[in-house]
Amino acid sequence: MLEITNLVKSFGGVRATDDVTMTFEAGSLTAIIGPNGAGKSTFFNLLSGAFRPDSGDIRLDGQSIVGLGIGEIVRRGIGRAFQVASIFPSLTVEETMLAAVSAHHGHASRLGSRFPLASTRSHAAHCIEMVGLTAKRDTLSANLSHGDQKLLDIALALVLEPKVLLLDEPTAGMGPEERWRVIEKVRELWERQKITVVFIEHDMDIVFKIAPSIRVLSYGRVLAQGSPQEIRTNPAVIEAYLGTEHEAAA
Ligand SMILES: Nc1ncnc2c1ncn2[C@@H]1O[C@H](COP(=O)(O)OP(=O)(O)OP(=O)(O)O)[C@@H](O)[C@H]1O
Repeated sequence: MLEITNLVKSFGGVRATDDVTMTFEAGSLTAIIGPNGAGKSTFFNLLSGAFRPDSGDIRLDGQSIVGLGIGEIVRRGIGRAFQVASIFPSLTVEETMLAAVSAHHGHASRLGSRFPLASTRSHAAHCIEMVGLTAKRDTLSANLSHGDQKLLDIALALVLEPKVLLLDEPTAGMGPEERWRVIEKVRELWERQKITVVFIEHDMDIVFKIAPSIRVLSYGRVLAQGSPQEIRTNPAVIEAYLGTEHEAAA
């Protein structure tokens, strides 16, 4: 459903994305891993339209999205969770979501309304429920834990009903317990909604436990792709990224 072919993006002399070809099947959950500077964020920026590739193609359900604006790419179904929830610290979880859903439905003038449309309320409630924040819907965004703020960011991305959800290090900056709580929610969401989820992650315990499919980038290129077991024991991946620790654990 998302097919990337011979994608190239350079910055000066650096080939941040170097002839990347890969496919994400509909409904798959995939982790992108690789050393710092491997080109993971650049790859996401190309998929979401923030960067335009120098060459190559990105096809969503058979149609090229290269050259389209970010808004149009979102409308076509590629969503990305940004750190946005905390931009409105004085809004509650529910108010944040109502604002987002209203803006999406094109009646932003009702943002200040105390009586949003029933459909707006129910869509907002559904997105809140999908990330497990229903019990915290009256909590101010500023008072949420870091993990819950991340879940709210994800809920905001879900408002647009993406076919593909891109998550750039969803557990970054969290303690171990909170990391697992957030990533378990992501997995639940993936299982229940059957959307295609691609996430960048540095925590290998999380990657090997959660992602049925893993892609490894190194120096902008695809170094390997496969199941956790295949990646864990792949000599090139061990040499470039994992070291021997995970090999021993495997
Ligand atoms: N806007 C930019 N301008 C110039 N160089 C860039 C830009 N964005 C990325 N790069 C370079 O492209 C390469 C890949 O960077 P990128 O941020 O995509 O890697 P990454 O795998 O996401 O790294 P990290 O794990 O540290 O976030 C690096 O050499 C980086 O310096």
